[in-house]
Amino acid sequence: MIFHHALECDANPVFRWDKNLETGIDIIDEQHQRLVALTNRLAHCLMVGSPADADHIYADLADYAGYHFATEEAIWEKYLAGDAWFSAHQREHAHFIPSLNRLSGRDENLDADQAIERTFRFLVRWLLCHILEDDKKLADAVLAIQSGLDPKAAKALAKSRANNLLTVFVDTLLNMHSQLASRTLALLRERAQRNDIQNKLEATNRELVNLAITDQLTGLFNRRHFDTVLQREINRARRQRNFLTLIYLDIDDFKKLNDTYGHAQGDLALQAVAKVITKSSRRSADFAFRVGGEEFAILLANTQPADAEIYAERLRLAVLAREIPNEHARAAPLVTLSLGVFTHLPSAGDTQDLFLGQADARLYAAKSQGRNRWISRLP
Ligand SMILES: Nc1nc2c(ncn2[C@@H]2O[C@H](COP(=O)(O)OP(=O)(O)OP(=O)(O)O)[C@@H](O)[C@H]2O)c(=O)[nH]1
Repeated sequence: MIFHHALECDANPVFRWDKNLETGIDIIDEQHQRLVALTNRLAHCLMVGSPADADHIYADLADYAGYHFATEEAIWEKYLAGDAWFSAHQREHAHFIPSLNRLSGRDENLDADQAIERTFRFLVRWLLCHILEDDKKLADAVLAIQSGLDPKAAKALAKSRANNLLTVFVDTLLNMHSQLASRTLALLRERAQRNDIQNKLEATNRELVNLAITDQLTGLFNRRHFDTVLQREINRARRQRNFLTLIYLDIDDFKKLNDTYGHAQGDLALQAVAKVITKSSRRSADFAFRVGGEEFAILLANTQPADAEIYAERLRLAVLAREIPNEHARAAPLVTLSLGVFTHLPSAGDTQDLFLGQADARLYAAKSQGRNRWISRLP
């Protein structure tokens, strides 16, 4: 007879009822199934419930075990009073509740998972061994007496049946194992799906982060990211005692380009310049940013002052070589750049403002000296 217990954990029990556990005495089998259901409920609660809920289930389990032992002992006593099997069984029962109480107490030496494992090892082992080794043997004897055998013959029969106990044990454990194996597979599948979702989430996060630090028109880093990276690179250069170069650059007479060819052409020119800058930055330690309308910033890490000047000149020439028309510009009828190049070995107390101010002053000097040039030293 099956005892129904409508609980969520019954759908996915830790300890699944097995036919081998049936003794053939209905009332005992029902009660055993109730004990297994309570064990599963406890497992579920220990994993996902509150300690107070778990304490309640421990108490229910102890109560129910006491009630069940009394039921069982009344049956055994009726047929086997005074028998050694009966008294040994009573002793077994008497040990259970104190052991369970010890397990329900908190143990400082175990973490939560270890404590749960310890409880389950005990309960599953106890129920399996007790039912398979003892209850079934006593039930066999009782059933044999009920069918007319005298107690001695009934015990002998029960004992001979118990000879195949090892096979029953192995069979029961294999059944339990195959249930667990299929649940493990389901968990592995779930974990793979979770990993997949996790990867997608991480990719989306990365995209969001990129979006937050990217200038949409040119694809370079934006002003917000410039502030972060500048401070970081100053700190790094100071720690590593390296030069850091900040180049501020601005398209010359960009207003005239917009006015002459329209805003859309202006945007294309910004994109073309950004592309040249990207191509010119060959090292991963170089960073390029669009920091304003037609203003860009470039950070070169660990670069000698003379190399920074070579870089600036190459960039100026590369933009010039693109021959983007800007017919009313003052330096040439093309898109040209003015660049302020500041290379410095940062020391303690050197701030972002020092770099920004010095690079800007050099850019301003390049503009006032005629545009289409770079300046790295102020008079
Ligand atoms: N097409 C376009 N134009 C922009 C954008 N952002 C700013 N600008 C324009 O860039 C121009 C910058 O002009 P100014 O600051 O006067 O400088 P300039 O004309 O480049 O002159 P100098 O810097 O002195 O050589 C303005 O006309 C802005 O409207 C943008 O995203 N797209």
